[in-house]
Amino acid sequence: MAVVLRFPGVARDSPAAPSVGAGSRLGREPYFACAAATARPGGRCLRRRGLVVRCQSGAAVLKKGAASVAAEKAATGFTVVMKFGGSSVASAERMREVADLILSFPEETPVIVLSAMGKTTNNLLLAGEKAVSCGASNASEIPELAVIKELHIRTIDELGLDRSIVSGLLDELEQLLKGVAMMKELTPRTRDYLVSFGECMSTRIFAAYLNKLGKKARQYDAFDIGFITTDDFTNADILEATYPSVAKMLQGDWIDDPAIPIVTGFLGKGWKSCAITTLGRGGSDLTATTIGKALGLREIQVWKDVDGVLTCDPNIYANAIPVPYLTFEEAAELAYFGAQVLHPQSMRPAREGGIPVRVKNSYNRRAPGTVITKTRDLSKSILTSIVLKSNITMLDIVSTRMLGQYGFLAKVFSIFEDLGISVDCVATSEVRNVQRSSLILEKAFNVLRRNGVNVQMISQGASKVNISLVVHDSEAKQCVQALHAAFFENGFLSEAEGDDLQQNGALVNSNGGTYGN
Ligand SMILES: Nc1ncnc2c1ncn2[C@@H]1O[C@H](COP(=O)(O)OP(=O)(O)O)[C@@H](O)[C@H]1O
Ligand SMILES: N[C@@H](CC(=O)OP(=O)(O)O)C(=O)O
Repeated sequence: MAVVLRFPGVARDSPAAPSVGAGSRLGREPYFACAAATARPGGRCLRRRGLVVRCQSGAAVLKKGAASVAAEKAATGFTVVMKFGGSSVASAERMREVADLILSFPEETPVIVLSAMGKTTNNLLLAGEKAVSCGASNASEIPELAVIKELHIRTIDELGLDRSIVSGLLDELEQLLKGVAMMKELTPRTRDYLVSFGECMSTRIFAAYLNKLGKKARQYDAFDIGFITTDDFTNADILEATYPSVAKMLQGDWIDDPAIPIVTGFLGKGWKSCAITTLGRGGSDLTATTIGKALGLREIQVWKDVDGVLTCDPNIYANAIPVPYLTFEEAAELAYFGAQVLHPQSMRPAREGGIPVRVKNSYNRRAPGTVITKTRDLSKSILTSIVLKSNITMLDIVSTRMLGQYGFLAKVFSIFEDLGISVDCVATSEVRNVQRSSLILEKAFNVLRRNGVNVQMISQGASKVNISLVVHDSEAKQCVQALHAAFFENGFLSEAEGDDLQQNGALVNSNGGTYGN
């Protein structure tokens, strides 16, 4: 239903906030387009250590961002955080590979953050859904439970570890599914408890494996070391108190008994409920950047199964290529508008801490990846990436009595607020006012016209770093492919750069992307 073009430039302060910028459309009526995106828990207190630990506040840590690796090691023990996503730890073979990768950086003292193995989170969610209606006596037979058990036990066996590492958790998981089956309901709180088993198991297995290799490691459940969140189950926000708590716990243990921390991604603990919460799908990226900020580390590494952030989703178009540099704002915008590669909130702690994020490929270590920093040289940058966001609902609101009136938008938005609907982009118009002065828009519309695509709505973000085009679902992929080919594969960017330098300095500082559905 929509396609959006994104241009680099000055990003807005709060990338996660809905973008509400005036736009224009063909036609006289005012209109608006709304994109509606659509315990071991309880009761456990944070672990306390009898030791006197040195607590380094976030602010103090930030000041030493420029310190050398050696100085950082001396001060905090840790130098980098390395996060490995589900695809990176999907099997015993992958865990061996990741262990080898970590050991190949002997100069680093990393904090490791892991996601659940492979598709375990999806399988846990499916198992939970099935448990609701399968009947208590059938809960043990849910196929996804069998898949989860088989994967974790096989991994343990192949790594030569003891099955007792996860057997207790697997029993607990089965009991939980029986409970869900008995209750015939799966609340958001229970759902978070349910999916937490994935990260709890992967980290225990990996820590045991590193120890077996002779690299001393210690497993941590994030909800036990100070990841304090709101009680918004399934999509909790990390609270400020997290930073000093996590720093205190990890540094205290390190000083007491140095061991590489292996921390569960994705999980936290609700500050009121004391129950396990999750940070939204893909939330392990946020766990990693939070730890990076808490400890004032030199770098946050996010290891994935792609060569960095790419010019578009490789599942949509295989010709996608890595984007070498991004700013925090650009990365956050791309994530917010649908690029699945990074969690939308994950750039915030890194930006606040001024800590570079490096997106790397654990399957292809040599690839340089994408480095995300506060600023970058935008003088040669025109278009950065194309993003497709699905499940957008476009709402046309037409009023014959809007001209010269006030308060109309306020009323409209109060309804969205009441309904809890997030608005992705807005275009309003009282009169015809289509501005297509930019080179990129001209090119984009030519491409779309050649492909017979009718744009339903266009909205340029107030930040000027993106333009959103709304197109029909059926045309979205084709749009991304055609735009990618036109902008990234036919020398357009270098031609445009030359033209722009002569004609339109402002445009040189624009990069772009598209999303649509
Ligand atoms: N612009 C993009 N750049 C890179 N990957 C993308 C992009 N858009 C979507 N993806 C998808 O994101 C996946 C990586 O994200 P994710 O699955 O969350 O990784 P991980 O589980 O390793 O953290 C890639 O395999 C790719 O299919
Ligand atoms: N396992 C969680 C959290 C996560 O971050 O996973 P990944 O890093 O594999 O995207 C999920 O699937 O959402």
